Amino acid sequence: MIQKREHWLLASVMAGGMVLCWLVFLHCAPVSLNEGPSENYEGLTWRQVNHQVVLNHRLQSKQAKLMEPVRTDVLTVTPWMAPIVWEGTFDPLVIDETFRSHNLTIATTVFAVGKYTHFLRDFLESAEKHFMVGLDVHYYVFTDLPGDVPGNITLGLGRLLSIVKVPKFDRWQEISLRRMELIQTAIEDHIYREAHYIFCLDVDMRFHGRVGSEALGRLVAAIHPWFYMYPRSQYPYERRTVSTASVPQDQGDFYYQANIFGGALEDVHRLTKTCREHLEVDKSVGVEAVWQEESHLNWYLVKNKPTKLLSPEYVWDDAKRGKAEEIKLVRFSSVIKNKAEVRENP
Ligand SMILES: CC(=O)N[C@H]1[C@@H](OP(=O)(O)OP(=O)(O)OC[C@H]2O[C@@H](n3ccc(=O)[nH]c3=O)[C@H](O)[C@@H]2O)O[C@H](CO)[C@H](O)[C@@H]1O
Ligand SMILES: [Mn+2]
Repeated sequence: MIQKREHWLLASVMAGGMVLCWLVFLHCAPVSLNEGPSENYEGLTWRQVNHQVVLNHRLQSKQAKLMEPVRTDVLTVTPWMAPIVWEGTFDPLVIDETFRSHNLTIATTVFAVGKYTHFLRDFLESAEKHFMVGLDVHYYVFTDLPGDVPGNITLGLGRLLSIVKVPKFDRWQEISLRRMELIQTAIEDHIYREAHYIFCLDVDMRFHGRVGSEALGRLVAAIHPWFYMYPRSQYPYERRTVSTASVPQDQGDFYYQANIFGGALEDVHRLTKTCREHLEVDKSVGVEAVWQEESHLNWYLVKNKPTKLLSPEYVWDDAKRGKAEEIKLVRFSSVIKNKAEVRENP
């Protein structure tokens, strides 16, 4: 009888211990959405995302017809089989349903240094209407003037805003290009724990239409609205071979604008780290690439092909007048700014 009780006690203690260990494990382990192993960078464990499409509900989605392409006027897939996202190429209901169940957090970096804090209100208010609606978004506002970040913007459920204090550099070029370094460091310091994906955006922009889960992918870049009709020899890549961003005339696929890029934390970390290193090498020999970090971004994407491309709908420019038949919907666009007024130097 006594023996039986001891066995029972021992079994209970062991079971309790196992439950405790399991709870501790659940608490400490990063949220893993993928069945595959998570990779590490100097001790950082990236949150993995499973891209398998599983629909939980019966959706009344339109049937895709193999012999009826949705867009015949534009390229919708690259030669390396990455989709190019255009209006009409995705069903918002299906794609939202696919991503919703993963409880994703999208880190969103936006720099507002000096007078660029003026752009924050419109940027944030329009983002709340159109950017990753239904997903958790964590904005990181990098600024030298925390007091100028508008405090009374209502954020939706699951949406957060943190301020990251950064120094102000003398020249606008330096402010712009140093973003690579500051984003890299912020990912290593804390963002890697706090999100599954990251998007890095310019602040002198406004959302006008949906930018949602259709834009998520491992490495995502947007095609510049001013150059997509030109041959690559005319893209404004850095051409001087003295720069690490140099791209020869006969290389390159698309010219991407640096106003929006993103992807999985791990991939964007590698991108920002490489660009930062190259920017430093250039600086040590007294060279600044023609379009600063955008030139380095383009060099990187010539070598490391993006897994998803956003059409110019995702990075339009208010200064671009005239009808572009292929643009059915402007989603995100640069506002017209008085450069002399907002920038530190000409
Ligand atoms: C049309 C055009 O010329 N576009 C180029 C110009 O973009 P932009 O005219 O879009 O550059 P920008 O003045 O918006 O600067 C880029 C971003 O850096 C931040 N910022 C910049 C300056 C400042 O004082 N405070 C601040 O916060 C802010 O988030 C801003 O959105 O320069 C970029 C890189 O340098 C790219 O080469 C662009 O292709
Ligand atoms: Mn800009």
